[in-house]
Amino acid sequence: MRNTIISMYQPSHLASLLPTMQSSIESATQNLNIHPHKQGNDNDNDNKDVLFSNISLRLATDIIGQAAFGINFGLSKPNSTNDQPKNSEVSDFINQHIYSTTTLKMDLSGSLSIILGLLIPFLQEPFRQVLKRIPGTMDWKVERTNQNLSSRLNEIVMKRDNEEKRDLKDFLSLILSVRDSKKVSRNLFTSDYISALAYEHLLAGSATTAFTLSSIVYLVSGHPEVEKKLIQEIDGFGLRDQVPSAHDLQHKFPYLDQVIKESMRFYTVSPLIARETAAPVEIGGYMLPKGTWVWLAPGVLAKDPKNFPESEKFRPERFDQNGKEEKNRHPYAHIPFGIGPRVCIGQKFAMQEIKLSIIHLYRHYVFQHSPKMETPLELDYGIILNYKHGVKLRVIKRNV
Ligand code: HEM
Repeated sequence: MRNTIISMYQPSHLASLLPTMQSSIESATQNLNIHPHKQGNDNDNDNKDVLFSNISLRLATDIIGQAAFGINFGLSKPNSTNDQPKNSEVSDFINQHIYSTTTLKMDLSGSLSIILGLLIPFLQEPFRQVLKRIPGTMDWKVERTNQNLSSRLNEIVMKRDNEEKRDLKDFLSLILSVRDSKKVSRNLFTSDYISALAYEHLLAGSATTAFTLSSIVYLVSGHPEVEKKLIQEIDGFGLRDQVPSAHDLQHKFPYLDQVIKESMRFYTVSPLIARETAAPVEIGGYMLPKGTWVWLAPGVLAKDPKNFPESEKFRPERFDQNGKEEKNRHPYAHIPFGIGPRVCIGQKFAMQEIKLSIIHLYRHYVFQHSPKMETPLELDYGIILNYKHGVKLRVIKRNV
């Protein structure tokens, strides 16, 4: 199964996604447009502040929507909050998804059953069953959202399943076709299972990438020396309308690479990675029997001063390939995409999307922290890291 999915993330397929990604990025960027005559006038500051984390979530959802479902949700269209996609089942579904990712934030700290489960684990499930029936509780909201999401998703899957001819460019069509080709058992690939896989893909690919994109812009805007170097590299690449190829993205932006790595180290979006031992194994002097759950914490590794001196400082140069720090570092010290046979499938996809977005953004704008934003930045620690109040930025159009 993993092999089937991996084929979607091979370099040739990724390169073919470039125009789609670029067009969503250009569309999302229009949401940043400010009137040039308003620059520099403090009375107009409100007009220049944007909730960047929402723009990036919409963008990442649109992009993965096209790769996972072959559907353009249209969330990145300028003022898309008032301009919903035509297909109502899709718009319902995606509104639920945005709601669950921003409002519910995958943060279940408000859920009584979760809090109770931490204190008295065996009472968690019975309490959840009761609380999910009481309107207004977090458990009720989560249950309702999950039900809505899965029924919307089932509709999308069923509709695609009934299509006679499927374009094999997206994930959903690909797995439906693998199932139809009888390479895998129909009993295994039930509609529910396919819906769950497609949703996992959407979730894995949107919130993570959006968070990372927002943290890069947030961190760069707080470090003018980094911003200057980054813009120099981006401007040095070529004309503003020259879209870099997949090859350019991989090889011609070494400083951007460092900025992305350092941002992902600074705010590691997937703080925990789980594994189950397949055989008895000794780790760090502890003998673990078969079937033991082992939790890896890439976010903790990323702050280890042995591998990252002055780890509390944002310093992209620490990832300079020719630098001493990079050469001396343990090869597994920085693993934001995980490691081994279950490493993130979408790593190259995400990197292509992030690089393309950053290049486009800094060709046209620079950013400052909005005074309305809290300092230091407050985070929610859930399955993935999220911003408590979003990333609010002031947008300044570049005069180039
Ligand atoms: C900055 C963006 C991203 C980060 C930081 C990230 C991080 C991760 C991490 C840490 C894992 C667990 C790896 C392990 O267990 O060793 C993972 C798994 C996964 N990711 Fe990503 N991811 C990102 C973007 C994406 C994108 C764009 C997609 C889809 C296009 C995606 C799809 C997946 C899938 C399907 C898995 C499960 C793989 C498996 O269990 O075999 N991710 N990701």
